[in-house]
Amino acid sequence: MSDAYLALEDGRVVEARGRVSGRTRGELVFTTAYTGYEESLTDPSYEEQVLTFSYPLIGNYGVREERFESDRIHPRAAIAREFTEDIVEWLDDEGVPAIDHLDTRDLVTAIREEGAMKCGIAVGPDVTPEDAKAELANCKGMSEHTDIGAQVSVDDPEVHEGGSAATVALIDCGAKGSIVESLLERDATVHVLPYDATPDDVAAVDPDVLFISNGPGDPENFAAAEGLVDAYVGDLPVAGICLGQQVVANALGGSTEKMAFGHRGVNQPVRDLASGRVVMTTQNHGYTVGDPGDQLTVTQVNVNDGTAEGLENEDLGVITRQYHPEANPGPHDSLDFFDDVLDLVSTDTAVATSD
Ligand SMILES: NC(=O)CC[C@H](N)C(=O)O
Repeated sequence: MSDAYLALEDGRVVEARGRVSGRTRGELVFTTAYTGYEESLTDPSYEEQVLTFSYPLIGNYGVREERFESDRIHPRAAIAREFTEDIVEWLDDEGVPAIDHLDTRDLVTAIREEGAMKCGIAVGPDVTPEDAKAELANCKGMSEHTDIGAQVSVDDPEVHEGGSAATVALIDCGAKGSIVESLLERDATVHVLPYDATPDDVAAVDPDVLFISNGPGDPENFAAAEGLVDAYVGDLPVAGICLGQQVVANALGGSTEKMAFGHRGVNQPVRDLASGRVVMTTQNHGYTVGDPGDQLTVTQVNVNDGTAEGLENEDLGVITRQYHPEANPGPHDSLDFFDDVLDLVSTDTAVATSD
């Protein structure tokens, strides 16, 4: 008898070694990142997912709070071929079930072939395969988490005083901390507003830029953020990262769709169509902008599958990225996105109100 079971939507039940006890469920996804487990586990975009690391040894350089992207672990459970004691201690402190000593190559192959799937996990001395199956039976699909923003957003506005380069209204759909840091480093002041902020809430902070953050789940479930883009596009520059790009596209006549297994890792190649330059990027997404609509132009594409990685409308001052230009933990190739966003403020291309 094993002390850990993973029940998959394809009907299989996989035995594993239990590292942190508990029972849970979520969408089973994998990341190919070989570093950055502290950043991945604290990335709010993993809310309601079960994260499998394809790299076999996770935890080998410890756990440091200064690397965290938020104040807690977001995946509902963690899976690796082998977790170190350091990371097990952290997962245990936060009550996040964890399993190892299973064939993660096989799991990743199944997800690649069959797509991201629901799963159930049961870990502990007395668990049975039926316990994992019972969790699976209660697992919702990602798009069924219709108010997932509430699980990850700030409840009330917060301000991070930086310099006077720009005042940014960052709509927190589950923002990574390093997005705020990247803006502060460039002398901006950042107002972090709840995911369901109204146009009046945005007006109250008198921003120079409307910035929609990354976040978990189906972008179609972020109607309030979409409404903000609709309300302010043309009056303010608009920027977005990951879920932010998807929300901007949905607001401006485009559409999003679910990918088979998504992009999660730190070496996703992206080509800038104007310069031809390819950069390596950090990614974590399971949806993509299938149709950018009439108002947005695709400026960057994923080299592996051609999906939209950057969108723009120069006249309206809109610029977005599907990947994570804040580059935590990954390559720093794309940090200039934040300069480009702040340049929209100084050139003021979009601002119709000429104050
Ligand atoms: N990192 C993100 O913002 C992810 C966006 C969205 N939840 C997706 O999976 O595509």
